[in-house]
Amino acid sequence: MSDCICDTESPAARDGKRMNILMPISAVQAALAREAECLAGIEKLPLALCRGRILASSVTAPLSVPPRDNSAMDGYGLRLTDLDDSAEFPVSQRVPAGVLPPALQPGSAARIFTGAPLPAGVDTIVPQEQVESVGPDRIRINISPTRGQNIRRAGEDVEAGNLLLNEGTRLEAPEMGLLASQGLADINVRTRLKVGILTSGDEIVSPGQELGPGQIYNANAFSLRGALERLGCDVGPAVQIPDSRGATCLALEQAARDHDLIVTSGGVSVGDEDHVRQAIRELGSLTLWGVAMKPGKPFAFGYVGATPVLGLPGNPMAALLTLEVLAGDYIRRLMGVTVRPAIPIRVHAGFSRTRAIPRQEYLRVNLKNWRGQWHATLSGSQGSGLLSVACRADGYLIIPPYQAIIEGAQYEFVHRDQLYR
Ligand SMILES: Nc1nc2c(c(=O)[nH]1)N[C@H]1C(S)=C(S)[C@@H](COP(=O)(O)OP(=O)(O)OC[C@H]3O[C@@H](n4cnc5c(N)ncnc54)[C@H](O)[C@@H]3O)O[C@H]1N2
Ligand code: MOO
Repeated sequence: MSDCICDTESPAARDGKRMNILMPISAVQAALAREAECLAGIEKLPLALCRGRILASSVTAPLSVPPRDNSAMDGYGLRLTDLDDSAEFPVSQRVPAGVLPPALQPGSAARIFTGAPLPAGVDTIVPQEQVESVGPDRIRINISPTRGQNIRRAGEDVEAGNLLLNEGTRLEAPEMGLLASQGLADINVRTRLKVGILTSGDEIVSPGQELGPGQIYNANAFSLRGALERLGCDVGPAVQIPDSRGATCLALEQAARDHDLIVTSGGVSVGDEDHVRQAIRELGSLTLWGVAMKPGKPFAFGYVGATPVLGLPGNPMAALLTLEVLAGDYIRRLMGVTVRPAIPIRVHAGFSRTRAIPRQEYLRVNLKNWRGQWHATLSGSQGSGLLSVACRADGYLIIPPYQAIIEGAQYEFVHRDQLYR
């Protein structure tokens, strides 16, 4: 396998007992892209409920916006050539927004307000600050305006008949405003992808319950819910599975019946108590396992029957990062999103490290601006169990495999929010 990386840093590999073969992140993402097809249906929703939804069909503009040439300023409308004769004008009409004015009387000016349609004959708007009142309904223009100034042209925003928004667009603030500006009240959007979360491990207890000896609270059920909901998925109640093959199979089968996608956490590494990977194999197929990513190495992907399963590692930071970084675009595709690549930003490392590892690392960092350039400093210790560090980080600094970190050199940075585009 030419595109695989040997995990020579694992203790087992160092002992020469076993060598994990890890796929590069790009190969995992490409494999997931090949597997991905939209699983979401279509529903019509009132526009007010569409924030975060995905457009299910492209929209053609029914209207031109603005519908007519109109004023961009509160002021006076005139025909520019009339200024050749005199700087003084009688004010012949008053045009508020929302009326259709008569044509301009030659040699006069129209009092006009922002958004009001231009009377025929007006080709220039002079803001009121540049106009002097020289008598009742009489003004003087004290500057030399240019023809066409302060006029918003009909169709300047959108021309009727043109493509307004493409299928697969996520509807956020500007898109909602744009659809409203076209008078569209009900929109065809994708139904929300139904996702089931299964968390594994006998030590895991739900918040609100008493902790027994050796037990910890279920962080992943909530961090993964947060990420999936922010992507726009419909997340059912998380199910906690005990460490047994039978219970794991049962939970996976049930989840596959009720959901479009299953997300599991834990149980994908090599320990005797790690049953998720084997259960996926038994109930369907395990397509991918092992990625050259830190944190996140034991990421798995497969199917239970026809339902896809993202098998995320149990370590909280590894679970969240693999969902965001490896599986983000895959989930978007299942949802019907037309995937746009994250905007790459390069920043300077504000620290160095001689040790290089064979996995691509995602370091939790904060950015500081120093003399006009952005520098990344570690937000804290980088253990893959540590969520507190991620909470105070601005995002992730990406260190390619086998690279040391050189202070001042540039590396790719991805802002946390970019992962939810
Ligand atoms: N011998 C080896 N051991 C491990 C390897 C390896 O290659 N060889 N890989 C390590 C790496 S890297 C990771 S990541 C973890 C992932 O293992 P699993 O996916 O099987 O996860 P678990 O063992 O079930 O749990 C790991 C860790 O995370 C805690 N955890 C699990 N679920 C939750 C949850 N819902 N909320 C909060 N914390 C959770 C769990 O208690 C463990 O501490 O394997 C390494 N081991
Ligand atoms: O792959 Mo893991 O490095 O502990 O998250």
